[in-house]
Amino acid sequence: MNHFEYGPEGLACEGAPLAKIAAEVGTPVYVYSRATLERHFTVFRDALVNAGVVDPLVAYAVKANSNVAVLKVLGDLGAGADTVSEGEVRRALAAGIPGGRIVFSGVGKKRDEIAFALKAGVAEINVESEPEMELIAAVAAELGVRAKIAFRVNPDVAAGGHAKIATGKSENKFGVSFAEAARLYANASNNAALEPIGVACHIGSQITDLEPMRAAFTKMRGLVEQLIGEGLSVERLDLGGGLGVPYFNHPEPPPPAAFAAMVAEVTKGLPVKLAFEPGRVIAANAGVMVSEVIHVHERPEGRKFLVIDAAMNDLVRPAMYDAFHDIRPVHPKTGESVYDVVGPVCETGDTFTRDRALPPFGPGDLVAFMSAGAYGSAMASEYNTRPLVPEVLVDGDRYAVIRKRPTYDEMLARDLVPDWV
Ligand SMILES: Cc1ncc(COP(=O)(O)O)c(C=O)c1O
Ligand SMILES: N[C@@H](CCCC[NH3+])C(=O)O
Repeated sequence: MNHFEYGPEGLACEGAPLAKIAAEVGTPVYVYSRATLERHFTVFRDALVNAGVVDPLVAYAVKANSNVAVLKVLGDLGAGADTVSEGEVRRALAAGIPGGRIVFSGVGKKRDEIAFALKAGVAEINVESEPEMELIAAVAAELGVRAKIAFRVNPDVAAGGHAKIATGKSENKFGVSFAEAARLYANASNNAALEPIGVACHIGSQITDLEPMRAAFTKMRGLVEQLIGEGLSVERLDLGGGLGVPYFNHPEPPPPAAFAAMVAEVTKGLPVKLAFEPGRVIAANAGVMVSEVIHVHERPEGRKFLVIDAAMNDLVRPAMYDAFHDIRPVHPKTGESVYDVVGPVCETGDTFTRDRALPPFGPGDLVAFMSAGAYGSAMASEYNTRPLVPEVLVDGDRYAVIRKRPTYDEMLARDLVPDWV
């Protein structure tokens, strides 16, 4: 079921025409489908359960789309939250996700962030290095608590896909080395301030081939067996996120059912609970970014620039990873023209696509960037003093602004000019 379809008023999100939202809220604007978010979460969890995974913790990766309303939609379905900063832990808590379903990952958690997470009673802090383990132990000892930790292990497996979002090779900063994981786990077990409950891995994002995941998970299984064999207590294996989504020009990713079947096969008989940290697969295709055409600038040399009111600060994925987003007219059109689609920011990299055949557009036309619900708004900035892009959540034919566009007064009020300037 696709919740972004053309109706009598053009492309709509569920029952809400995008043109209507754009007229009311202005552009650029992100629009999310609640039904799609719910369906993606349910399909992912049910695939695991149907494959035989008992009571998985599906901790949605907050970084993909961290709006509190989005988190509440998922949390109300039983989602946990995978977080990487105190800010994300706070967002998850604000959405009503209990600490016991929150996983706290990240290579550089600071003392205060660790203390906050411990006080919030997070389910596990994923330890990414030995110095971090020591810091967590010190903070926990000061607070007089035992920190539940899991070791994020770097399995040294190449995930494939874009180098900037691969995390599972030993040259990447993430996780403790596979070779030192058992020693660290044993050390932590002897530390009164630490309670190691498991191990975790996450080898990258937008993964479209199950084999690297199978290789990494198989190594993790071996590690769990080794730890148990050494008499250590292991309750949980966290297999991370990373499952890819269709971006139209990208290899088709395996469906959640195939992923779940592989997981069930690799972990069969292992006496631990499983956790997952999916982000993109839940949020990407639940959202679009709508923008308005400002100009069509045609050079005598032949290039045609479609200048739109969204820029790299609103959706950075094309500039950062050469990512492809399907661009659709909000009102269907016939014919074709070849464009470079660019934003107003003063960077050559502010180019969404080059030489793309699209319907012929003119000023005032609306375009929708598809598959923009993950790592879209969450990565937006105010570069060039452009107001942070607003977000709208649709539910049937009702919708609500779930993040306002800041006013210029609000933006400028954050700058402070000392009286000695
Ligand atoms: C530790 C961790 N977990 C989960 C995710 C979510 O990944 P994805 O959105 O690809 O599912 C990420 C991002 O890659 C991550 O770094
Ligand atoms: N931001 C990346 C994904 C990074 C995942 C975070 N570890 C993207 O848009 O594809």
